[in-house]
Amino acid sequence: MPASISKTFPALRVSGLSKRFDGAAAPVWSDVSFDIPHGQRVAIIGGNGAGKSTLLRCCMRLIDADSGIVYFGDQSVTGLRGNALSKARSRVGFIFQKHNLVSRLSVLTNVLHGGMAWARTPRMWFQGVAASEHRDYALHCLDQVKLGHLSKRQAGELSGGQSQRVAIARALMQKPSMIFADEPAASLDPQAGEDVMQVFSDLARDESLTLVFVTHHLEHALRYADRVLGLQDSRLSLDVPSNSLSAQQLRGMYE
Ligand SMILES: Nc1ncnc2c1ncn2[C@@H]1O[C@H](COP(=O)(O)OP(=O)(O)OP(=O)(O)O)[C@@H](O)[C@H]1O
Repeated sequence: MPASISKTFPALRVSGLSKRFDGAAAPVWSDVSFDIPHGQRVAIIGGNGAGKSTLLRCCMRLIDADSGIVYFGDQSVTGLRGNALSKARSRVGFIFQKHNLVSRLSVLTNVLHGGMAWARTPRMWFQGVAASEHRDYALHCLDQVKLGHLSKRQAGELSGGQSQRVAIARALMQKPSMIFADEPAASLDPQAGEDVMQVFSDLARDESLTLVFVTHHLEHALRYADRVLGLQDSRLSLDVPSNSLSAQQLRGMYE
């Protein structure tokens, strides 16, 4: 199992991050810095094209920033490659708008996939899927997203909201300390979106998970985050506790 992120340091530290895409006249954002303590739920907001997804992707190291450093706990993940990067990422769960479940496989098998990063051969993979302790843990993860009763269902038969919750259970198989979610509710109907965000919120509370999510839904930022980061005019223009966010600040973010 992956080592957990050191609790002496913030769960995530972003220090002086800047990013400009090739050929773009201006940077997406510059000199972005913030620390996120363990167990905090943080929403990233901003207008279209403000660079929310780019910031999350740089934190995940799916793309590289031009300058600055990203730390998971006390470890700088900037510049890591290959196995070292995979090992650092194994402590973090990623959730995207598209859940990418394998539709012809059962819900349980999809969740089991999340814990199989160590399986280097098909034989190891099959042994892992068959191991009762892994199956028990996968069922526990499904219970955490309130879908234990659907473990035998084919993934392709699920609704969008159920699929996203299975994707969260799949991420939980890694026993992550931190989850990054890029618009996890964007393609869902309002009720399914609320259910997904409630699952995240309960997990953060019950499992002390650090949660960083990008959202277009301001009500999700206010209801499910402890803190709101806002991107505007190529910089981090807002960093406030969600319960102190004023209507004026919010309006200003989208002017
Ligand atoms: N791979 C890329 N190559 C070039 N430009 C990119 C790339 N990805 C994003 N951009 C540009 O960077 C800017 C920020 O994009 P990003 O998707 O991060 O914004 P966002 O705030 O998440 O937007 P939205 O709310 O519309 O999803 C946009 O101008 C976008 O066109």
